[in-house]
Amino acid sequence: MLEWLSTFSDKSPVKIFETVSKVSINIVTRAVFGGRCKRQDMFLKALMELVQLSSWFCLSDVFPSLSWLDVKMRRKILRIYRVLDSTTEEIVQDHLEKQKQRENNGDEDVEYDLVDILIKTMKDDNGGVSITFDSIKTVILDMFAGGTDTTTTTIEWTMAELIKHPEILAKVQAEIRSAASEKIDFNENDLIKLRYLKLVIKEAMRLHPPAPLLLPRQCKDTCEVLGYSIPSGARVLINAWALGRDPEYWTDAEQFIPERFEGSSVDFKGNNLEFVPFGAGKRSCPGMDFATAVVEIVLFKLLLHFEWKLPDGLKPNELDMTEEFGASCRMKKPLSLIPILRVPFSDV
Ligand code: HEM
Repeated sequence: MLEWLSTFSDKSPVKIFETVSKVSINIVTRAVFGGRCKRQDMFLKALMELVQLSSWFCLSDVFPSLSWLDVKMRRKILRIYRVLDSTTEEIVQDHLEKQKQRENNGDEDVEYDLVDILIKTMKDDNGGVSITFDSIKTVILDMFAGGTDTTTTTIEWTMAELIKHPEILAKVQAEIRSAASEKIDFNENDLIKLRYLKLVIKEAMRLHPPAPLLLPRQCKDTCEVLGYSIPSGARVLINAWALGRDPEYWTDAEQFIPERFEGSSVDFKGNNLEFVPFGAGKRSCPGMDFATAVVEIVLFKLLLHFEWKLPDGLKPNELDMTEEFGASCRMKKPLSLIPILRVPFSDV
């Protein structure tokens, strides 16, 4: 990560989404398939296109008779699907070959990535739990589609809210710098000490859940909710964005106040249904712990080493916080900030 941070040149604006995205992708790439794959650029490009398309409004969902209007889009999706299918196939095949080589050479002292573990589960008899070659390919896609844009969006919104609230920025930076000065080689096990940073991230996720409508559900049986009849088979969307801003549950709902979570048991683990940035129930986000660690580590580094200023003499209250409409809720105008190095990398 230091290599990445040292690419920031002092006083030149940094596009936060673009730069953080590279780190998120890097982290997920290493965890899922151990670093690089063949045709990685092609794989990532197709994946980003797919994430963008998830915000596409599908006309035929609402007016089935107009499905012919979606033909061009369907062709595009098919093209992306083919690229993703063949690249994930290669990833799994490569892992199978490497495992075979290791077995032949008797190598045991190796670091396993997620694909290795899934292949092992596929080969082993797991008491009825069956994983197929295709499901491993799908998990790879799920991890990338679910794990990169969301973490990056959370970091971008948190930085935006901090820039908008200089007193909160100062408080969180004081906590981070004090924790870092107490321990040489601060690592992810020390993140537990950053209590105020955790409140700041929670508050940013309350106002800006990266997946504002979660993932669609389908109603299994006809049921009644608040007097409305929901027919079996209906697609149901949960508006996590609106729940997080509902004045019935939140005092000063539109304000950014991390202290509201101080001493409160309200959390995003899926038990408090007014606060569900990771969803709830059995299909809630399986990457929650991984995601919070990534968000905390990246913010820790950005806030420890640098002061951040808005470019072109823009004042904090002039920052444009408009949201992009879509399945993922990014900043409409990407956040651009000027880094000023304060704590040299060699000091930590
Ligand atoms: C701040 C970051 C993240 C946020 C806000 C987030 C949010 C979500 C949400 C809202 C869902 C749908 C849950 C529902 O509808 O109840 C979801 C699903 C999912 N997420 Fe995350 N996510 C994040 C990071 C990650 C990471 C890092 C990974 C993995 C590397 C990941 C993997 C997944 C997967 C695989 C699903 C689909 C689960 C299923 O279909 O059962 N997510 N996430």
